[in-house]
Amino acid sequence: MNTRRQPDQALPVVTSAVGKKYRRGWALRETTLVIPRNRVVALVGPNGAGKSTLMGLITGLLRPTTGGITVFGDHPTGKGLHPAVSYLAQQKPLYQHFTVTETLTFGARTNPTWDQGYAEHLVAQAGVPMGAKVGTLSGGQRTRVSLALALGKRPKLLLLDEPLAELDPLARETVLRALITEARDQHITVVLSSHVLAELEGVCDHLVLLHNGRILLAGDVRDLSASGVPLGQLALDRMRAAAQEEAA
Ligand SMILES: Nc1ncnc2c1ncn2[C@@H]1O[C@H](COP(=O)(O)OP(=O)(O)OP(=O)(O)O)[C@@H](O)[C@H]1O
Repeated sequence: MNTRRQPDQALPVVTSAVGKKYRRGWALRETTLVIPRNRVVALVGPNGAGKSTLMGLITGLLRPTTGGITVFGDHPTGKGLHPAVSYLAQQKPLYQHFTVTETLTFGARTNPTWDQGYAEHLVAQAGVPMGAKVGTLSGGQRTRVSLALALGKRPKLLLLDEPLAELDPLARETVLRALITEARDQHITVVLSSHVLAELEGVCDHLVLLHNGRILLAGDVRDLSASGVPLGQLALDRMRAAAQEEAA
């Protein structure tokens, strides 16, 4: 099976002063951001920083209050995901009583670009039995099935909202390694959100640090690390400074 593909030319995500206000206030403000092609992007920030809101705007599930956003050159319509985007929300969208086979059949039925051979290959690689019911799988196995569902669509952009949250350290490493290999081989841009930068530091090559609805740090990890200050320390320093500014 030839699973290699060429990267697209349009940028995965460009936002221009995009903002989102809920009744309680601003979740995201004046966010201007470019997510480059073929990167593994860590979207990091504490609880309530605006990570899920940003993902919601990219998917089109949320409408911006201000500013604009394009995804592969198109404005999200709110009428379903861009065909080149897969999104795995915090609550993984799996039916507990479905078998893995039925789960993939569901993926095939709902995605015109579905690649059944590739999805089965990913499940087999994870060592998950096709006949097993989703409800009987471990957290790590469920994550791998969710990823097969997300990748089976053959996306160019994969958004994963805290995909590692329920996994133990060993499962985290295994899942991350498998994911990064696929992303690099298939030229997929991946955006992974997490509270913890350390969790993604070794695997991401691009960082977006959000705090209280604002971007504190964004860019290529190599550029951000050029000063010699470890990335984790840099992020912590920026967050402390922002918290002090807000308190003043
Ligand atoms: N549907 C909503 N209605 C009202 N406020 C919301 C809604 N969704 C999010 N918010 C608020 O917007 C802010 C940003 O929330 P968001 O979920 O985007 O943050 P997050 O960084 O993903 O947080 P977490 O890490 O806890 O998931 C928070 O203050 C949150 O309470």
